[in-house]
Amino acid sequence: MKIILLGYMGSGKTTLGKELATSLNYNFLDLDDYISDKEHSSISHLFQSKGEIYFRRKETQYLNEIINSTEDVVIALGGGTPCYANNMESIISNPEIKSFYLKLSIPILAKRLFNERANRPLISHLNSEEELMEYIGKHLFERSPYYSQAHHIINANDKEQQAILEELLTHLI
Ligand SMILES: Nc1ncnc2c1ncn2[C@@H]1O[C@H](COP(=O)(O)OP(=O)(O)O)[C@@H](O)[C@H]1O
Ligand SMILES: O=C(O)C1=C[C@@H](OP(=O)(O)O)[C@@H](O)[C@H](O)C1
Ligand SMILES: [Mg+2]
Repeated sequence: MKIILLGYMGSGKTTLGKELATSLNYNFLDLDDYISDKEHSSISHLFQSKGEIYFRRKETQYLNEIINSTEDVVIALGGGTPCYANNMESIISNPEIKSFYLKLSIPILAKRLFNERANRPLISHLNSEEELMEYIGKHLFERSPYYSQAHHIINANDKEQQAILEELLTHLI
């Protein structure tokens, strides 16, 4: 089985994905790290040097490479992965995949992301938490129709990692 965590930047996909994989004794793959390894570049540098369109093309290519492999794995997507090409369709139409949307409110995402925006090229130029909140509001509105197609929607607002982990596990065992 493959388990996919998706959701906006800062929703905890990478952090929680590692924990979930450990609990299940599965391998863990972070799609951004996979892209960085294959492309020999940080995500920020890739956006800068080759542009977002190139990044999105590679993101789809490597997502398909991973989901067409046979191993049991937990995969943390990038925030934009479900919203480009036919990525969400590839995820929900694959009977071997269970997907989870980690859903958080705009203010919580903004608070979390403000100090971590430097290595997230889409938001690194925003100068205040208010600006970030406005950006996330619009962006999340565009992305929600994709995220909401996940097999399960997990309300992750104000929940400790352990509580979210336990909730994910109830859907898996
Ligand atoms: N349940 C949680 N409660 C509070 N902070 C969290 C939680 N899960 C993750 N974080 C923090 O939020 C930030 C973003 O997490 P990350 O896993 O990188 O998100 P994503 O991969 O979805 O962008 C990190 O600083 C992480 O430690
Ligand atoms: O939302 C997005 O479009 C992006 C999210 C990032 O991943 P995280 O969601 O893990 O920050 C990374 O893929 C890239 O910076 C673009
Ligand atoms: Mg991540």
